[in-house]
Amino acid sequence: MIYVCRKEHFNAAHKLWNPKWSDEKNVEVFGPCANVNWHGHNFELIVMVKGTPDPDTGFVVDLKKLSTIIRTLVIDKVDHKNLNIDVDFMEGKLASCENLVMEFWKILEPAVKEITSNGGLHKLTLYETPRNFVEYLGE
Ligand SMILES: Nc1nc2c(c(=O)[nH]1)N=C([C@H](O)[C@H](O)COP(=O)(O)OP(=O)(O)OP(=O)(O)O)CN2
Repeated sequence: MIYVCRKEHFNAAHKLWNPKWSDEKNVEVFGPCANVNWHGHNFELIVMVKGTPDPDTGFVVDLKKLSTIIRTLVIDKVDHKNLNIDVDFMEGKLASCENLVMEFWKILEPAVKEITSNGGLHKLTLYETPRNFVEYLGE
């Protein structure tokens, strides 16, 4: 099994805010990330695909096609957007990296399967800052 990766990036604004809580509790739990006037991040999304190389191309997945899928289905929906307001699949969800990456998986998994030789999506890694990141294997 070979693991092939593509990295994409996007910029987005958000706040960490639980509408069930008071303003005070949100600030207590989320600190500056609960700023009512929002804040932004330069996100990096790494998509890891596993499979065996197609004998005719030598590819597990064509990285050009993979990039197009990630950009069309995910990046275009979140880039230069407010994750709390503008993004349909985040409606009603707290705008954490964990919730974002799980939604990305639901969108990407079936599309990646279509273009992969004998495999599929293996892992998503989402960097919110150079030091904060989450990994998700769909479990
Ligand atoms: N489990 C999670 N914890 C936190 C999340 C998250 O999505 N999941 N998000 C945040 C904030 O949105 C943001 O990441 C915090 O940024 P910051 O603390 O500024 O991170 P830095 O790495 O830039 O900060 P340094 O402390 O300077 O390293 C918080 N928690």
